[in-house]
Amino acid sequence: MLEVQQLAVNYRGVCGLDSVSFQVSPGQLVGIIGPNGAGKSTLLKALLGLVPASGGVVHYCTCPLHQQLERVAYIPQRSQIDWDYPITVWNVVMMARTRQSGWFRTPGRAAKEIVKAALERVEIPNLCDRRIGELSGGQQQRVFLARALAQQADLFLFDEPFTGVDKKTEAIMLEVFEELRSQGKILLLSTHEWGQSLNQLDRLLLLNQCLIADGSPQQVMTPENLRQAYGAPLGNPLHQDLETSFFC
Ligand SMILES: Nc1ncnc2c1ncn2[C@@H]1O[C@H](COP(=O)(O)OP(=O)(O)OP(=O)(O)O)[C@@H](O)[C@H]1O
Repeated sequence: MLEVQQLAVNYRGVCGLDSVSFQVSPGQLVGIIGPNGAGKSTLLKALLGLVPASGGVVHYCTCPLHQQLERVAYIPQRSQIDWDYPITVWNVVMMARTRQSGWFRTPGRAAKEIVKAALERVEIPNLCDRRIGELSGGQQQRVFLARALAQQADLFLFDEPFTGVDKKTEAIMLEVFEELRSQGKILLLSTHEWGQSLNQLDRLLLLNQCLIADGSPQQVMTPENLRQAYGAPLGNPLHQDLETSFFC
C-alpha cells in the first residue's frame, strides 16, 4: 500500500502542491489529471523526494518511500531527458540493473537476459545499438518503458507517458500497464488524455494544487469537478469539449 498524507510542496513562495492525501493499493492503475501547472509532475517528484516537500509523509508498505527507492521505477516527462546524451538504447535499459550489479562491474548473464526481455516486450530489440537521440518519440518512450520493466520495481511512476506517442506505442504501453497491474504492482501516471482511454484506469486523482476529486473515472469526471479544476464555466467551448469527450 502506498500512503500519502498531507503532502505539500512550496517552490519559494509558489504553491506546487497543497496538502494532498490518498492511498493506493497493490494492483491499481491510477491516473493523475489536472490543468497545466496543477502539480501533477510535482506530485510524482515529491513522492520520490526529487523536490523537497514542505510537509506531509509518503509511506510504502508502512516505511518511508525515500528509504526504498530501489522499489520505484520513475519515467520523467520527455522534456526532462537529455536526448543528445551519447548513450545506446541497450545501455539506457541496462542502467536499471546497475543497482544490483554495481556501477563498475560488467553486467552478468542474468542482467543481460532481463534487459533483452524488456526490449523484446516493448518490441524494439532491433534498436539496441542505436543512440537514444536517433530514435522517434514513440521509440524513445518505449526505451524508458523497457528500462522501467528491467528495474523489476513494485511501484511505477510515469509522467505523461502518452505524450508524443503513436497508437501502436500507446497500445503496447497499455498492455504493459495491464500486465503490471495483474502482477499486483502500483502504477501512477499523469496524463492530459481525455475520452474513453480514462476508462482503462482504476482511479483518477483530479488535481489543481489540492486534490479536488479521487475515485473512479465516472465519479471524478463530473461537470462540477471539471469546473473546479479547470475553472471554465459551462458554456466555454473548451470545457464543453472536455465534457463531451468523456461523456459521449
Ligand atoms: N522548479 C520549479 N521552481 C519553481 N516553481 C515550479 C518548479 N516546478 C514547478 N513549479 C510550479 O509548480 C506548479 C506545479 O507545476 P507542475 O509542473 O508540477 O504542474 P503540472 O501539472 O505537471 O503541469 P503540466 O501539465 O504543464 O506539465 C506550477 O505553478 C509551476 O510553475
